[in-house]
Amino acid sequence: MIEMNKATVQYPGTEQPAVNELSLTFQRGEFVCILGRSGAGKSTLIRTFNALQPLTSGTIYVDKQSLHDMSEEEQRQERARMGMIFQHFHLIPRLSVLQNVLTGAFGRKKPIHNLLGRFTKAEKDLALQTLEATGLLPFKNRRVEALSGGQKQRVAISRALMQQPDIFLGDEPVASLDPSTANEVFQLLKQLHEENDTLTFINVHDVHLAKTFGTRIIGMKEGHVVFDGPPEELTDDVYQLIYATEQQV
Ligand SMILES: Nc1ncnc2c1ncn2[C@@H]1O[C@H](COP(=O)(O)OP(=O)(O)OP(=O)(O)O)[C@@H](O)[C@H]1O
Repeated sequence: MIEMNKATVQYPGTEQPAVNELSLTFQRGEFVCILGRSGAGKSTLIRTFNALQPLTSGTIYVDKQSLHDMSEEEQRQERARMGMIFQHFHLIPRLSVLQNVLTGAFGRKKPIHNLLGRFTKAEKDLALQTLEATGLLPFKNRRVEALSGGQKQRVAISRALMQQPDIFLGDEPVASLDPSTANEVFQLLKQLHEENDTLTFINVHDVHLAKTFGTRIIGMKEGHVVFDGPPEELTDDVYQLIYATEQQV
């Protein structure tokens, strides 16, 4: 489903690529947890999948198409197939839960309809369905600013589901949540992943969550992949390899 060939990202003014010649393939149904120290390149990697982050060299094909070679409009449409959630939720605090979720339909609509805030009955029905899926239906009219962190992330997940994504990208989605809420959010993500048969990528700092929920773990270090395998192969030695600092190696 995703095929990377020597994909590289080097930010201007930096000495080393943030993502360094990665050649990996990913299939529908995989729940990929990406581990690595801060600055290892996890965020940059998942942003290359929907071309939010341009490549410096190499290629990435999603279903044999290269988003990186498309026009901005084409990229916008393709991006609508990929739901994305973030550490800080990226919601509009003063709007209601339902209004926030409806903005997930924007990628598929004409910009003028977005400006006018017009939504079809089908879009509204879908928004309600996604809220049902994340358990937030009773909160649909509540302003987002009046929700807990875990609830906010569930709004963000509902909004991503509005896109009926084939690919789900989570950029440290539980980093702001307490351990028990983080576990609940992961359970929800895994359940939705299985129901919708998506390809899911989650950047996470918690190795326990990665091992519990991931079907495949990628360990990154300084732009390279130092581990790629099933959770049961993530031994203490591999853990050391991923997290050791230069001085410790
Ligand atoms: N816009 C940018 N300009 C320059 N360098 C950048 C930029 N964004 C990221 N970097 C650098 O690229 C490297 C990888 O960053 P990235 O955010 O992908 O890492 P990460 O593993 O997601 O880290 P974290 O866990 O802290 O989010 C880091 O060295 C970072 O400083």
